[in-house]
Formats: sequence, structure tokens, C-alpha cells
Amino acid sequence: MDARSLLQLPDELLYLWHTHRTELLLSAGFIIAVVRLALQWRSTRRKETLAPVLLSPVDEKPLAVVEKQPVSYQPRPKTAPKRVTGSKKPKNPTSQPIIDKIQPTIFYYTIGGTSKVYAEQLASFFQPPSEQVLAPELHDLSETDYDDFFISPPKSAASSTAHFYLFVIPSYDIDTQLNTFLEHLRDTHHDFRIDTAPLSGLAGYAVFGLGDKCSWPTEAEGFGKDAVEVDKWLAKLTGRKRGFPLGLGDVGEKHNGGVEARISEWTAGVKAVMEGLAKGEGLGEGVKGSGGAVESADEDEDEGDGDADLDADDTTVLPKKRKITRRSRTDDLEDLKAPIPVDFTTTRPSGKATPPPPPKAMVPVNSPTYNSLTKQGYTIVGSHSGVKICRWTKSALRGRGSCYKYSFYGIASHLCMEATPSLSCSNKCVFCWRHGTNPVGTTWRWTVDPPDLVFAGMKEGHYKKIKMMRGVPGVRAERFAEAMQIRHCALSLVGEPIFYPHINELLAMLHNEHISSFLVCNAQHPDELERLGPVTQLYVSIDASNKDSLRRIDRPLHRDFWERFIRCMDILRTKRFTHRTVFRLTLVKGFNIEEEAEGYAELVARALPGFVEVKGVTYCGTSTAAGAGLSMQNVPFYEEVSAFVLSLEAALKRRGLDYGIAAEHAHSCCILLADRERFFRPAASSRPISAGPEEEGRWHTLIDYAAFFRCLESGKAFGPEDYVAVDPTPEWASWGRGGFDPRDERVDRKGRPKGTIEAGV
Ligand SMILES: Cc1cc2nc3c(=O)[nH]c(=O)nc-3n(C[C@H](O)[C@H](O)[C@H](O)COP(=O)(O)O)c2cc1C
Ligand code: SF4
Repeated sequence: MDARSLLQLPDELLYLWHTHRTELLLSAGFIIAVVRLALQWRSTRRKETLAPVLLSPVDEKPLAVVEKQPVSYQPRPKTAPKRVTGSKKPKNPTSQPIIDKIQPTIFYYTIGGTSKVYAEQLASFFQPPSEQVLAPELHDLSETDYDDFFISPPKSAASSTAHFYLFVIPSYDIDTQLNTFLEHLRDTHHDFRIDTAPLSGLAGYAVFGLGDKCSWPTEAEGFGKDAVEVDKWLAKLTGRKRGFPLGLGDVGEKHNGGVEARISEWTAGVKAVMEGLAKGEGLGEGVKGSGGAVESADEDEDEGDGDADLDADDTTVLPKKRKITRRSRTDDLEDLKAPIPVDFTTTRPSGKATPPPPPKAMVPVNSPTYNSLTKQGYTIVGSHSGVKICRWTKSALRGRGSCYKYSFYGIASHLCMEATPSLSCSNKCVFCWRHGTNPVGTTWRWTVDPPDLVFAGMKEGHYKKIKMMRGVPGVRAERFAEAMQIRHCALSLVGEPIFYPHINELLAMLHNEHISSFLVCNAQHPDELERLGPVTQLYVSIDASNKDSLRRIDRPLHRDFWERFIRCMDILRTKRFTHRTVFRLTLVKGFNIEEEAEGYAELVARALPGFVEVKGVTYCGTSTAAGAGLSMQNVPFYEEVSAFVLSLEAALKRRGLDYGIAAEHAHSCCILLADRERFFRPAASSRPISAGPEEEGRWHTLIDYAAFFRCLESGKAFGPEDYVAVDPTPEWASWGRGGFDPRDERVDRKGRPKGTIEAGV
């Protein structure tokens, strides 16, 4: 470059600057920004790897990671925000709460009462209580809310006290509430919202089973089968906290002290385990069968879930987290490479579909149920129906009075057939006549007999029994002749008639032969109730006014029994326009009378039945009743029933409901309340129907049966008001008159003539 060029350089640079200064400035800015960003990014990376992250107290995961790394950074300056530290507790069985007291909690189930006796004997073994083993609690499973005990252990007064569950479990080859209980245990175990071993907080459990080797000689043939099941499910739910091996006692054993000796040996073993637990000894140490690996594997194989894990000391089992899918399911998923629809409505495992077992007879010939029922005077019709002549039919044949249905509705007892198309029921009421041996179930899963066979069998059975009355002293010839033509059928004997899948066809057959029908159902089958066709009078048993009381008295099998009950109330409300609806209240002193009038009034307000029949319970004196704690003390006096009816009437009035006492039958301890608007007629027909008091009109509770059949055969819609009898309720049946037809002869229990009946109030 020459001197001239050198002299021109500043001018050129100046020119360039003036021409491209914008681009130059922008480029410089961009470069500076890039450099600064790069520097900033590098410094952040450095902080992330070196500096501790501020943690929230619940954010444990990153913290655990940080703690596992060697600390290679400078401590934070004191001025920095406070760092909250924490760590996951190491898995250490010794850190489990220390137990120094055991609360024995005994559960039993019974139909015949034996198991209750042994459960009480078991309880007495823990008396007097010691410092370590507290006084036992005793629970009847049929009255226990499973959610209180079998979703999680109940709360103890002190944290060092733990419950130890003991079970006395009989076995039955029929459906009982034990099936519902087992279902609950299974569902709890499989409920994806709950831990698989939600009862692992228990100190332990042990099961003693009762069975009868005479009819079920081996375990393979069903000996003690229900106890085996309870033991198995408790093992799963507690994470294998079996405190003592399953004990099984044969009620028929006569040698070596019999079942009493077996239960005593077992109890002594269980008590020793409890005392050991309170002293800090492990569960099951040295006790054969108390949670060993072989047994555990067997139990898992049953279910195929294998979701528990033996802890280091082999005594405490901690459940693993529930797996979302089982192994086989996952394999299937991979094979299919397609989403599997997940049914969130069921908690059951979706394992291999096992075909449902073929339906069996509900009451097989010569089964214990069959023998027990025939011994009680039932004629078994086909495989699930029954018929029996009631004592009032016999009484009416001898001119000694009919039942309350005659006084209230005009049904002569000698023309009445009492029957049921389903000996099975979904309740196990404490006052049931069935001596506890009838099958129970929530759904119909037996063979179904056709309705014509059921109807023909019922009639045949009934007439046979009537004919057997021919030679009984005192049977009146004209009544005997009349009795050979059934005029009425009470489908109320035992069991649940609307359970029978062809109930509407059966009712139609009765009506075709001009046999009127009264049907009593237990408010547990709303769908069937909704579908029910015409029936002369439709009863719903109202055995309690609230959920707890209903559970205690009806011991229902359905877990949603109260919801079903309430739904039936609402269905009944709509049915009142098409059916003559009746509430049947059976009063049991100490169970469902005291302070329940208001509750019953609420139910009446909800369903608005035409009638409310209130009846004192009849004590059937069975061991079932005794097992449920029922005795003669629970049978209310007529005065007590009357007092209850008066308070119910007042409670209804307070709700603006105009029901009045329409009739009574003191002999059956039964009183009838009726809806005044529909069944009270004023003396002068010009007066409005709701006029009262009684002197100004008469109750009309009798039924015009001919009108009922006319309505039915007309094919037109009709309601209960269309077949109310023109004749009023008889004078002798009205409130305060006792309800006994003066034309009949009144006798005492030994058949001796009695004077005039004393009025009920
Ligand atoms: C209807 C019925 C079915 C029975 N089924 C069985 C059974 O399958 N296996 C068994 O070992 N025992 C069976 N038994 C016997 C009972 O388990 C045994 O009598 C028990 O003591 C009944 O107890 P509970 O009186 O408390 O109801 C049955 C008894 C009855 C009445
Ligand atoms: S509803 Fe009737 S048949 Fe069923 S258990 Fe109760 S009393 Fe017995």
C-alpha cells in the first residue's frame, strides 16, 4: 500500500461505518447477547449439578437422590432461605409400633345357635382380663357392619393396643350371610382403591370352624369349608398374620371330649400367642402353619396374585404395592398390541372366565332343608315352592274363628291357601319361622319350575292337608265342603315370593280361577316390585324405620339393603294408584318399637300406603330366634302394640297424613290403620269422604272380590278404590271391640270355651 492510500484509509473506514453502521451495531449486539446467554447457561448448569435444590417437605424423591450422592459443594450461606430436610425411613420392621396390649375381638356367625355358644365359651376364656390381654369383644357377623372391621382395623384406645381377630365359623352348604361376608373379604382384597392387605395393622387373627363330619366327612367333601375360606381371606387381608392354625371341630364328635375339647385346646394356643405378642414376641414363632412360606405360596396360587412379600425375619409380611395388571394380562396385552378396555365398575379380578355352575334345585329332596321343612309341616312343591295349612285354617274349619284377614278384609281362613313360590329369601329376619335352614340368596340361581307345575302342586298339597282334617273332632261339615274350593291365596308363608321369576304368570293363574291374592314382599327387590302385575293386595314388610335397626332385625344379605328398601318405598308410592298397598309392621320389643314411631311415620309419608297393619311378633321358639337373642320377652303385649299404634297415628297426623285406626284383631295382636281419604265413607253419602269422626261414618276395609275380578277381566286400568266393598268393616272388628266374629266360638288354647273377649284398649 502507498502513502496516498494510507492517507485515504480513515476516510474509507469512516465511509464504511456510515454506510454499514446499522448492520455492524446489530451484529455486535447479537454476538454479545449470544455470548452472555452461553455464559449464563453454563453457570446454571453448574448450579444444578453442585448446589442443593430447595425442597418442599413433601418432595421426598429428589431429596433422596441428593442424599445418596457424596456432597461436593460449598455449604449454603447462612443468609439463604431455610432448607427443609427429610428422608425416607429405612424399611425396618423393628420400627413398627410397639404392642403391649391385645384386644381379642371375636366374630361368630350362627343359624342354629351352636356357634354362638362356642363363641361365648371362647370369650369366657379371656375372662378375667389381664394387663396384656384385654376383655374380649363379641360380634355377631350378621349384625356387624363389615366396613367397621374389615376395611381397616378399628381404632384402639391406646396406640400400643392392637386388635386380634378370632372367628367361630360354622359351614353350610346353603346360601347364608357367610357368603356375603366372604364376598366382602374378597372384594376388599381386590378393591384397587384399597391396599391388598388393609388389615395388616391387626396383631393377628385365628379361625375356628365348626362342621359335621357325619354328612361332610372330609374337607374335600365340604367339612368346615366356610372356615377354610374365612381363614384364607384373612391371611390375604392381614398380610398373613395368622396367629394360630385354623382349628376345625366336628359337632358330631363324641370321643376325646368332643368339639368342646378341640375348641379349648385351640383357645389355649391362641391365648399363648396373644400373651407372647404383648411381650414383644413375633407372630407365629414356632407355631406350625402360622404363615410359613409353603402355605403362603398355596394361598397365592389360589388367586394367582402373589402380591405379598415375606419380610426379613419371616414373621411379618409386608404387602407389595398392588400391581396394575397381572403377569398373564400383561403378556396378553403385548400380544394384542391393542388397548384393553378397563372395567372400573368391578373390583373382581378379570382372570380366566369360569363357566357358571349348572343351576341346582333350591331345596333338593332329602336335603337337610327339605327334611327340616317337611318336619315343620310344609309340603315342598317342585324344587323351590311350598304350601302349608295355617292354624287359622284349621280353626275356621272347626268354627273357632278366622285370622285378622277375615276381620279386616273379609277372607274366611278355611278358604285360604298359604303358599310361597320361593322358599329362598334375601333376609334372615330374627323372627323368621323358617328355623334358619331355608336357602338364602341375593339372586335366583336355582332351577326354575314352570308356574303351572307350581300352581298345580300348591293346590294339590293344600287340598291333601285339608282332607286330612276330615276326621278331626269339631270340623264343621259345611266349612269342610267350602274349603275344597280355594278362594284366596296368601303368598306370604316364608321366603320371598317376588323372587320367583314367573310370579306374574302364577298370579294370573290364581286370578283366572277367581282366587284372590295377597302378596307379601320384603322390600329388597325393587326391580321385581316394579315389574309386579295385578295382585289383590300388595304388602311390603316394614320391619324397622331406620338402617341400623333394619340391619339388626332383618339381617339382610344385600349390602345395599337400605337403598333397596327406600327404592321400594318410592315404587310403592307410584303403585298406590294401581294396587291396594299395605305396610306390614312386625313389632319386636327391644328391636324395633321403642322411639321408632316417628321414623315409621316418615316411611308412610314417603310411600303413602293404603293401609298400615301393625302386628306384634309371634314367638316361634326356634334356636334361630334364640340365637338372635329373641325370647318371649320380645313379644309385645297387646296394650303395647295399641300404645304404639296410637303414637304412630299421632305422628302421621303431625305430618298432615289422615290415617285412622280402622280395625283390630286382638287375638292376633294386630291393628289396622287406614288412609281415611280412601277407605272411610261418611254416613250420608253427600258428605265429603274425609269427614269424621267415626260416628259420622264407617271404615270400608273389606274387599269386594267379585269387583276385583270384574275389573281385571275388563282389561281396563283400575285402582284400589274400584273394589272396596260396599259393606263397612264389621262393627265387632272396629277399634275397641276386639275383632272376633261373635258367630264363632271362642276357645282357649286347650279348646275350652271362653267368655266374651276383652276389648283391646
Ligand atoms: C343347612 C345346613 C348345612 C350344612 N352344611 C355343612 C357343610 O357343608 N359342611 C359342614 O362341615 N357342615 C355343615 N353343616 C353343619 C354345621 O356347620 C354345624 O351343624 C354347625 O354347628 C352349625 O352351626 P350353628 O348351629 O351355629 O348354625 C350344615 C348344617 C346345616 C343345618
Ligand atoms: S322376609 Fe319373611 S320369609 Fe324372609 S326372612 Fe323375613 S320373615 Fe322370613
